[in-house]
Amino acid sequence: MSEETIPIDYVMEAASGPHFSGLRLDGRLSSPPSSSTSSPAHRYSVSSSFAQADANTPKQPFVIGVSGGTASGKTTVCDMIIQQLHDHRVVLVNQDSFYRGLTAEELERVHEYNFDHPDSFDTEQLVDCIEKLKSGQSYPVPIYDFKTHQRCVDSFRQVNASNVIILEGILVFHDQRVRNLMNMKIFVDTEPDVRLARRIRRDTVERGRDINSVLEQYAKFVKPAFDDFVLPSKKYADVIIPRGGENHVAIDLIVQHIHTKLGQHDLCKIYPNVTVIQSTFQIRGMHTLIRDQDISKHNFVFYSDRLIRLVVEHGLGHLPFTEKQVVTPTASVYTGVDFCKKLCGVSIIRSGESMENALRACCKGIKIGKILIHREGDNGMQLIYQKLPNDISERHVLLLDPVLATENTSNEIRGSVDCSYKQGG
Ligand SMILES: Nc1ncnc2c1ncn2[C@@H]1O[C@H](COP(=O)(O)OP(=O)(O)O)[C@@H](O)[C@H]1O
Ligand SMILES: Nc1ccn([C@@H]2O[C@H](COP(=O)(O)O)[C@@H](O)[C@H]2O)c(=O)n1
Repeated sequence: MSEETIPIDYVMEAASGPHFSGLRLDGRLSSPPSSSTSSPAHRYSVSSSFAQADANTPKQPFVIGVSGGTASGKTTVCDMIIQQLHDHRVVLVNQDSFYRGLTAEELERVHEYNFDHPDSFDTEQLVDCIEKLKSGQSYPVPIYDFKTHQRCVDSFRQVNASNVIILEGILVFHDQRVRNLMNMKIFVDTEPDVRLARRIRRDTVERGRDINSVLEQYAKFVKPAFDDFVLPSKKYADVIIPRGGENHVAIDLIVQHIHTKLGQHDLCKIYPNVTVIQSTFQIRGMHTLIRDQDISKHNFVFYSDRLIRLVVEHGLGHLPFTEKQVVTPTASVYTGVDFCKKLCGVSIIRSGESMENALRACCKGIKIGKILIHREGDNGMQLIYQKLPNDISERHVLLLDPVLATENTSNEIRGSVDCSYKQGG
């Protein structure tokens, strides 16, 4: 398929998923959907399911369950884990979102309703949600309102597939079907009196309750249900965190374990020539901007250019150097270094071609030493070196794979790569 016939939604969709394609052992790139399916509605569903079925998506996300009594600090712990996993795509799903909305009759007698009993949740729907996310599909998670005890009827939170799914809630270990979907189970263990104090403050400030109703509900439902359902499920936990969010040591250890499980380090072991540029929120922010369909052309070019420059600078740091002496304006001798090989940049637009064919097409006549492929992946920005046959050993080629939105912007991107090209020699 030629570049021109690739539907733009395919380009955007394929580009916004996790990218491991540079690492596939079979060396094939998936083909975009046929242009014969290009009526808007059809195109969307084809490209969407294509992205889901993309073999580049890691096989299974890592699912973490976080349970514990009310106000134990579950959400706080999840937020801390998410912060520390900044170089991975993480989504948080709250069991609270799956509370059943109350009927008019139940609403009238809300003080008699037990929100801490397992039956108050729609567990079928929760299982469906996690199964879909695990299989790489996005899911419309309901939005629950603790003040009205209802779900929003006309809106939901669209949660996308990610590398890490964190499921948090008082009873996420209660049902075996939910437990079976988890790779790691964490129980946040905080003293009951501390939890009650926090709950009183939170429910009066954030959930529109008065102190009497909080205390009454706690004694009538929350505490008995904690003893009957929450505490007994603690035995399923792999890790118990005493003191919740205060326990930085436990959270550091958990994050380290998740990193290992996600295989970032294995990746570098399998491909010794892979260099990962540490992702930062600034880098993710720029990738988010250039993927936004509403971004202006000017900003698209501006931010893509900044990302490309980061890769170029990083790539330059990998070039071999030799010692070089220069004379300064004050006539002293400064011993520094000089590049002894050169770097050039080639931008590759996603096409149906294999990376190797695309490379050959782009590098006609250039002698190539190493290839650096830039992709914004789950582990940050990856520079992937691949050795080419021995007869080509002069230059280093930098393949840049930004999201190229339109014919026009791709030309401008090529322009900006050319700048880097000059910069690199
Ligand atoms: N270590 C802590 N010290 C003080 N307040 C905390 C701490 N952890 C959580 N909180 C507060 O307690 C309340 C409940 O915490 P949260 O993390 O939402 O618990 P959960 O998700 O288990 O209900 C929130 O208002 C939060 O700000
Ligand atoms: N309408 C509702 C729904 C739930 N609750 C209480 O929320 C608690 C669970 O949320 P945490 O953030 O504390 O884990 C649970 O103990 C329910 O009693 C409510 O009060 N009203």
